[in-house]
Amino acid sequence: MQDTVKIKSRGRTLLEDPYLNKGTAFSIEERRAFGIEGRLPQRVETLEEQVARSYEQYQKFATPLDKYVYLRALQDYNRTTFYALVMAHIEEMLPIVYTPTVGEAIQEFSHIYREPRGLIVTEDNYQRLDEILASYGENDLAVVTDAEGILGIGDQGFGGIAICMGKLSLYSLTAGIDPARSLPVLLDFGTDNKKLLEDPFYLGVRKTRIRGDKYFEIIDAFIAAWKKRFPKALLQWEDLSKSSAFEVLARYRDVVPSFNDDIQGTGATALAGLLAATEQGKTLPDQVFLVSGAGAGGIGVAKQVKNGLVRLGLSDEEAKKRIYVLDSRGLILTDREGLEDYKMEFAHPRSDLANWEFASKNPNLIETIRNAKVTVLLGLSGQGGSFDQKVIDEVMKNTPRPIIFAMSNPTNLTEILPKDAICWTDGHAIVVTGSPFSPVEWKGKTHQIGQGNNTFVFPGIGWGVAAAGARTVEAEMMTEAAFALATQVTSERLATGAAFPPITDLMKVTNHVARAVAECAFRLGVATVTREEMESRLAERDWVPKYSTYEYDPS
Ligand SMILES: NC(=O)c1ccc[n+]([C@@H]2O[C@H](COP(=O)([O-])OP(=O)(O)OC[C@H]3O[C@@H](n4cnc5c(N)ncnc54)[C@H](O)[C@@H]3O)[C@@H](O)[C@H]2O)c1
Ligand SMILES: O=C(O)C[C@H](O)C(=O)O
Ligand SMILES: [Mn+2]
Repeated sequence: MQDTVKIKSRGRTLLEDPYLNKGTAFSIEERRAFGIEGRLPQRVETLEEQVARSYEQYQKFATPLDKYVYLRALQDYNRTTFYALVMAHIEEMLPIVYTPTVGEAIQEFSHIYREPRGLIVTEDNYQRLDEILASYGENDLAVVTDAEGILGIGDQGFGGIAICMGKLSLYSLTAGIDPARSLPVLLDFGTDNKKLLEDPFYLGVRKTRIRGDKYFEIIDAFIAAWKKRFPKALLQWEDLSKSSAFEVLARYRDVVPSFNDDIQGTGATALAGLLAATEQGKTLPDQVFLVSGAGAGGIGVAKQVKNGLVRLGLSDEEAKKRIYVLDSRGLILTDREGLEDYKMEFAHPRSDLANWEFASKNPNLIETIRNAKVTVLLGLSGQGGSFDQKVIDEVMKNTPRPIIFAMSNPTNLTEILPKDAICWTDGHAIVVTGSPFSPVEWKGKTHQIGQGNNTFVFPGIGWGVAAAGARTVEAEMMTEAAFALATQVTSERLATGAAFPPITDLMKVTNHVARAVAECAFRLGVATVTREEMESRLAERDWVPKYSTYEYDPS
């Protein structure tokens, strides 16, 4: 049985509204009642039939980018069919609507551009945001980027809005966030990407980036207008550059319910995988961690690994002593001149290196692994291939079972190819990658490669926050999300080498994470709904791709 809803839209307008359009699935009665009789083929189809045809069309596109363009067009024409199609083929299509193909789409965005989507804030419109937002429907969620630190591909200007669209598609698929009530937001400050500035098709603001006071003046205005119009909505910061991500998160975290996906979501994801890889944390406190990359992702991971170790009984100081963070200049030490604030927490004093041997001022990757006896490598540097055979050989000297998380995206920036990691460790490593990889066959065994991507947590965080009506997003909710996700990796799954659940479990896992986050909001006293209300919001997805029967609302 379909639900019945009353709608006002009629005629062509109804067929052109992607949220309401049903295409060939409009019944004969609806076609008459809404003035669209004669505009559609005579045959009335079910959603399943539409999905089957769409899948046939999808398969005819040869390249991932063409498949992306097709799916985006479908999404802009009929949201229900789009989501039903992706849901039915999630393993096949996630790499298209999301990482890695979304990275290619972002780079080509001004060339593949068709339909307008989302909100674009610029220096020219930020003072009129109250008026502008008044024309938008209700929103419960925004994914916001300034597009300066997209995946590992840097400043992508206007194209960056597509990462927000990709993340929101996942929210709708796995957390049941109504696509009509979520908004991708691009803060278009211009771009310093020369290729884009010189591209005749480039659609963004064709100027170098606004920085400094003006940058914050514009974001302040956006946050004020957003909060006024949608006071309870959740805001996810995505792919800001490291030079602003930490400051932006801190500036607004108590102003609107908000979190940074790259810092916090990635941190929770990495911790979850590490817990799973160490039998739910049993041997986690024995490991020595090296994080390669000290940006939003790397520092976020270091923070969350520390929180996880503290939860398992270590003191803050003991935990930090086991974590070594490197950036492009080597191991981060407290005596480095001009050391950025966000790196300070994980800087070791030089006195920690009393018995170390290393050649130049800061130990490099191999020297750190050797001297600190590193057993876990976490790659968030965006440096493809940087975990080479020499690096892996060095880790093998410290442990028989290295844990190697090559989390950089997209695929070509992965620190190590899974097949190399398995081969160089003779099948002994637990290997995780940020982008999807096929299983690896080695000496008669199939090694599954867990996908350590924040998609395993951010939709659950969003659902949990919404279910509890949380006023703020607290750090502890991230730790809860991590522990909850880890329990979703069965021992059978871990025995195949994977420290993350299969992507096909994403729906189930997201619900589990959401529950942990919502419970935590209650415990911390930041929830604003009753427990019964929370339970009912967690019991089923608010939105699923199916059609309702329409009745005309003449009011
Ligand atoms: N798997 C996930 O869920 C996930 C989440 C967030 C980020 N990431 C990935 O992590 C990577 C970094 O993202 P970010 O947002 O932190 O970027 P970022 O620009 O903020 O940080 C990159 C860091 O890497 C350092 N770096 C550069 N060259 C290095 C080298 N040779 N050795 C060590 N460090 C080096 C830089 O100094 C910087 O500290 C990207 O590829 C991104 O896709 C993955
Ligand atoms: O977008 C992704 O696939 C994960 C992450 O947020 C990233 O920036 O790489
Ligand atoms: Mn990101």
